[in-house]
Amino acid sequence: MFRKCRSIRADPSRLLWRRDGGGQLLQAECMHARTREDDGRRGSEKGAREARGPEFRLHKSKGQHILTNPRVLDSIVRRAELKPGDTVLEIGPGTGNLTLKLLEVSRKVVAVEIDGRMVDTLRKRVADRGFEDRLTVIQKDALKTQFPPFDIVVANIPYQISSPLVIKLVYGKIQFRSATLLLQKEFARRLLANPGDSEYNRLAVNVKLVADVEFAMDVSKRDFLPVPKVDSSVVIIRPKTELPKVNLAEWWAFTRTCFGKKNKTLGATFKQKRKLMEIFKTSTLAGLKKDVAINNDDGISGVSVEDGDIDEEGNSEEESLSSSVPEGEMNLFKDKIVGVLRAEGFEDKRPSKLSNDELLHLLAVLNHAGVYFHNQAESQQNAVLADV
Ligand SMILES: C[S@@+](CC[C@H](N)C(=O)[O-])C[C@H]1O[C@@H](n2cnc3c(N)ncnc32)[C@H](O)[C@@H]1O
Repeated sequence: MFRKCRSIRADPSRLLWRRDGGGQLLQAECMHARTREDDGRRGSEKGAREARGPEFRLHKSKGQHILTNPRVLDSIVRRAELKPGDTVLEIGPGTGNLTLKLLEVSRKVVAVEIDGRMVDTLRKRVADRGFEDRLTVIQKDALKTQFPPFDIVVANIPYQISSPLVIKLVYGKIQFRSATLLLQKEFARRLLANPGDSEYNRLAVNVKLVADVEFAMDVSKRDFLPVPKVDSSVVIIRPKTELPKVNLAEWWAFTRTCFGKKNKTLGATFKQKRKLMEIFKTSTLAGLKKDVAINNDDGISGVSVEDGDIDEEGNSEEESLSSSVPEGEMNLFKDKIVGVLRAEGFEDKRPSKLSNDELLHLLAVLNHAGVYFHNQAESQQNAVLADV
């Protein structure tokens, strides 16, 4: 039985899948630095340490679960359909189990890893195989790094950054063929969900607008060291070659409004006083600017609207807005939105049951009626990422 602990001491050179003669897993040997073999060598601990290389703790907080089953690693690489000339982006290479397989079949790997101890081990293992000229390591937080150009992504990513990372990839400026990602199973199910499924949410809606997602395979938690609490799945995300003609900033803000409470009907959502105030403000600003351009080249820098912004007097936007908008005007605005919802048959619909084509149609008719969602007065920096 494995001991439960927040982090484990592990010898990176041993983080490989091994079975004994009877087919039993020898993971315990890898999970704890002190093994029976090591105990025998206790008299010359220093020598033993040198022989087995550096040891370090694997931190669950950094999602450090090393994929150790070579059959699974091979399957992931096979499903990614790499070409010999490809530059592969790998997020979170860890000790390099997947990196080495990727280097065998591609031109170059760009590996983004936050943990310097992992980077040292990775570099050493890659150099031992003579691949060092084809590896570029970026030792940074993948969410705060501008990726260099790449053809394809293959990665066992840290699960805690799944949402922002997937959005960063599919709404980013770099064009790529596909991203083969090992994800927490529940997260993968959400990406794969369709309208009407219980897992269908705003993330799936936003990803599906710009990419197709395919299920590749499930991976057991026993294929990792240390063994995580959750199972995993591999999905392949392929950016669409033709994007719908919609302002991404506007779309992003619109889906945030619709999916604020995904099981509410759209009629109920759009009648909330607070929401109406926000939309009144963004529509008024858009009306003044009259320049909501249809533009899909914005990458991810399209939106930044957060709740609870405070003005210089310390009042919330809602308070200052509500005191400045006559009630009659607000009621007319509400009637306009409800009129559009009713005329188009959306009033009693729930957003989680609508296809992206239906949502795009609703956004188009609302925009046509002068109802806008993106707050054009706000900073446009890193807007999409700030919101996931
Ligand atoms: C699930 S492990 C995968 C290790 C390796 N790819 C494998 O399959 O065995 C995730 C790796 O991502 C790294 N990591 C965690 N947060 C990160 C971040 N924000 N940016 C880059 N790497 C990160 C961890 O240090 C860890 O090495």
